[in-house]
Amino acid sequence: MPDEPHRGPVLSVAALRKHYGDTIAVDDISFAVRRGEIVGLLGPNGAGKTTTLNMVLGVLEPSAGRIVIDGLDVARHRAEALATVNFAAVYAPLPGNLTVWQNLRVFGLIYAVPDLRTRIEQLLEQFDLQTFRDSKCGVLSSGEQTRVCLAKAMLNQPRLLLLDEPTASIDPASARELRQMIRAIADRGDSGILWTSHNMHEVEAVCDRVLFVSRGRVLLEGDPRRLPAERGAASLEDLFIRVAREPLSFGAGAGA
Ligand SMILES: Nc1ncnc2c1ncn2[C@@H]1O[C@H](COP(=O)(O)OP(=O)(O)OP(=O)(O)O)[C@@H](O)[C@H]1O
Repeated sequence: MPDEPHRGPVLSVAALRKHYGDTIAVDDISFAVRRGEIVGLLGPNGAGKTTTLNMVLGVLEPSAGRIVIDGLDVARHRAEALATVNFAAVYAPLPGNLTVWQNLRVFGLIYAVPDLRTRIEQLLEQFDLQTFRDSKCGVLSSGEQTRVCLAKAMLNQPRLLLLDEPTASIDPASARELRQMIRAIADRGDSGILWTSHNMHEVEAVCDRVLFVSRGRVLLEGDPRRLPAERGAASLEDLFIRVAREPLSFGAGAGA
């Protein structure tokens, strides 16, 4: 592992493929996520977004292609590369019978976080969770649980943060607050964020760049605030629907 901090992209994915038998879930995807950047991975159900995230997380083995996290090739430096990544998703809640403090402690031990007690206190404050420290996660509201998941995802100060629909099932006020917290994490400039969402208003508000994926391929890439006009669409949502309905008319993929 290099001593000097790596200055290139936090994530670089090249010619990534995944097939399940005859089903091609991810078909030659290439993209990058830079420091300080929030990249939206958009696409209809079944487009290959979760499969892509799972390969970056090391949960799924790619059929082909290369994943480099913070300068480290995941195929050759798996443990070091994955130590700089973290993840939050609504479908991966924390154990409900453990308190907020216990959950953060268990995950902190798994990530071998130095001075764990201090780090947990910082995160409880950052995510406004002090009052819930001794509450069991299972009794918390969806918004509170999402904040705990995010605190857990920040334990190891990841260079790459993967968020799979982080604001799904939470109210608009909590979602806005959460987006501001995530934006602030990116704005510090040390880490990059890959974000999946089906909420195009949210994507416009928070993402610096989006990748439209359909049938396992990247069909469009650009600034979510400029792309609709560039492509003659009334809004990002309108563009999303067009790409999902007519993927062939959007041609070949866009690289990193
Ligand atoms: N374990 C598996 N075995 C076979 N096919 C799979 C498996 N996992 C995913 N697929 C298929 O791969 C394709 C991509 O699925 P994936 O879950 O990555 O899509 P997604 O873009 O995350 O969709 P959603 O928005 O619905 O979560 C789909 O056609 C899906 O049915």
